[in-house]
Order: sequence, then C-alpha cells, then structure tokens
Amino acid sequence: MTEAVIFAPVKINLALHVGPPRADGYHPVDTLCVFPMLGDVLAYDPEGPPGIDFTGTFGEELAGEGHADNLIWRAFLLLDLEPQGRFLLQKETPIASGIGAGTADGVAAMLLLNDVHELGFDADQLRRRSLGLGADGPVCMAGQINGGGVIRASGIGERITLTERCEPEAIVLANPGYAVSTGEVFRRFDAGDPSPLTPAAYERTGGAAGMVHRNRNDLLAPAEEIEPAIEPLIATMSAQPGARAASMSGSGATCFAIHASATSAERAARDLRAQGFWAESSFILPGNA
Ligand SMILES: C[C@@](CO)(OP(=O)(O)O)[C@H](O)COP(=O)(O)OP(=O)(O)OC[C@H]1O[C@@H](n2ccc(N)nc2=O)[C@H](O)[C@@H]1O
Ligand SMILES: Nc1ncnc2c1ncn2[C@@H]1O[C@H](COP(=O)(O)OP(=O)(O)O)[C@@H](O)[C@H]1O
Repeated sequence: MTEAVIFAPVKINLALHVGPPRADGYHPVDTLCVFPMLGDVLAYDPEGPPGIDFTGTFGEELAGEGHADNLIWRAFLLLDLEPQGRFLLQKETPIASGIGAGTADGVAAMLLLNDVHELGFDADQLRRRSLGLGADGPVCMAGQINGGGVIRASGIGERITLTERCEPEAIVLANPGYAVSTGEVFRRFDAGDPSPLTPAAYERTGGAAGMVHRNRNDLLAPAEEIEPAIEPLIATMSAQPGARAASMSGSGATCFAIHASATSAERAARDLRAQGFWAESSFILPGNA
C-alpha cells in the first residue's frame, strides 16, 4: 500500500449562539461554520512502525504529548480498527485556539483510514462516529466531506441542520498566542447566568460578513475574561482596510475578519504578523453542496 495524504481545514464559527447547560453539563448551541483553506496536512503510511511524527510550525508543541493522546490516534478506536501504521502531521495551526484544528486532524485521520483500509463507512456513519472526537467532530467531518461550504450545527454540535455552498470570500485569521481552554470558557459562560438559546439568523445576503453582523459569539465575553487581548485584536482587525466584519471563532482566542479582496486580506495578515500575532490570510472553501 502507498502513503496517503489529506488536508485538514480549520473551522471558523461565523455565529455561535449558546444556551444554559443541560443536566450533563454540555451546552446547546446553534452555530454557522465555514472552512478556510488553512490547516494541517496529514500523511499515513499503513506499513510504517506504529506512531505519529510531527513537523510544521506548531509540531513540536504536540510532539511532547505522545501519540496515544492525540486526536489522530483516537480515529482507530472510533473506526473499530487495531492501531497500526505511521502518521506524519504537518501542524500549521495554533493549539487550543477555537478553530477546531485538533478535531480536524482527527477527522482527517478517520477519512484516511476509511479510505486506505477500505472500511466502507458512509458519510452519515463517519459523522456520527466523529462525535467521539468532541462536540466539534460532526461539524468538522461535514465540512471536510463537503470541501467547505456553510455548515450549521445544533444540539451540542452533533446535529447538522444545513450544508450549503458559499462564496470563496477572503478571510484573515489571527491569534494572540495564548491557548484558551474550551471547558474553562464554558464554565465562565455559566457564571454569567446565560439566557435561553436564541436561534442563529441564516441568510445568504451579505455573505459571510452578513452572517457575522446578524449574529453573536456568546463565548466572546467569557473568553475575553481569560484573554483580554481578544477585544483589542478584533478592534484592530475590524479597522484594517478592506475588513467587512470581524469576530472571534469558537471559544477563542483565534479571531477572524472577512475581507473585500485577497489583496486587502494579505496586507492585513502581514500587518498583524508585524505586530507579533500569528496571522494568515486565505479563502473560505466554497464546498460542493
Ligand atoms: C466551542 C466550540 C464551538 O464550535 O469550538 P472550539 O472553541 O472548541 O473550537 C465547540 O462547541 C467545542 O467543541 P469541542 O472542542 O469538540 O468540545 P469538547 O472537546 O466536546 O468539550 C470541551 C469542553 O467544552 C464543553 N462543551 C463543549 C461543547 C458544548 N456544546 N458544550 C460544552 O459545555 C464540555 O463540557 C467540555 O468541558
Ligand atoms: N492533533 C492535534 N492538534 C491539536 N491539538 C490536539 C491534537 N490532538 C490532541 N490535541 C489536544 O486537544 C486540545 C484542543 O484541541 P484543538 O482542536 O486545537 O482546540 P480548539 O478546538 O479550541 O481549536 C489541545 O489541548 C491538545 O492538547
């Protein structure tokens, strides 16, 4: 068998409405996600010695954690497959940063294993099993299978209620350089005595920027309590020439801005890097459906 390679795009929550916790502690959400052409690259050699090698800008950070704890390795368990073979992860995305990159790596591993070992799981089965990667599993699986587009998820993230093509708009991502724990952000959200969940507004009018303007990220305020650099970063990104809307993704601390053109997005990312942020510009993947 030959080595197989897959790209694992990150997830951006254009909208993230959250309700008070359920009895099991998990929170109901209604979220609209898109997938920029930014992410990690995962290769798999089914005949290599068992394990994961790490490379790329953020590879070293993960190498210390060992392969058994990596979401990539969990893919074997979720597909009822005996762990085998060697992965190479080119890690180009910040860890624990609200863009579901670890989850996307796990999803990519599930897709590779399903393909290489001809396991025969269909899209529905893969989506259901991907919940074992975390609440973000199904939305990341749906996004990767669809090649992007707008994916809407509810429940705690397991119910995919919309999959639609979108425009390949220019986008900038920036991170202040601190990992923010998702669990801790949700705990702070609870301390704010949350109101019942309000559904996110979805209309194509105004594209991705319209979806940001019509909605909220309910985790922004609690994330900001943990990482005060978030609000000023959003303000900076909103004020950059060509920016049409800016917000924070997921539980943070990665922020994003939708841009009028690739040129303004590239310039904005360059300026943010010069200010010391991790920043990249790209396009939103339009998707197949
Ligand atoms: C906030 C979101 C928005 O897309 O994204 P990220 O910030 O992680 O990218 C997700 O809901 C995160 O999904 P994920 O990161 O997979 O969460 P999990 O590993 O399942 O859970 C991490 C922690 O968040 C809490 N959690 C997660 C999802 C949810 N709907 N309610 C929760 O209360 C869990 O209680 C747990 O303590
Ligand atoms: N392949 C992976 N990439 C990133 N983080 C991973 C991976 N596997 C396991 N993790 C663990 O998952 C946690 C958060 O993952 P990540 O998806 O990056 O967060 P977020 O959804 O907030 O962007 C980290 O604490 C990290 O230790």
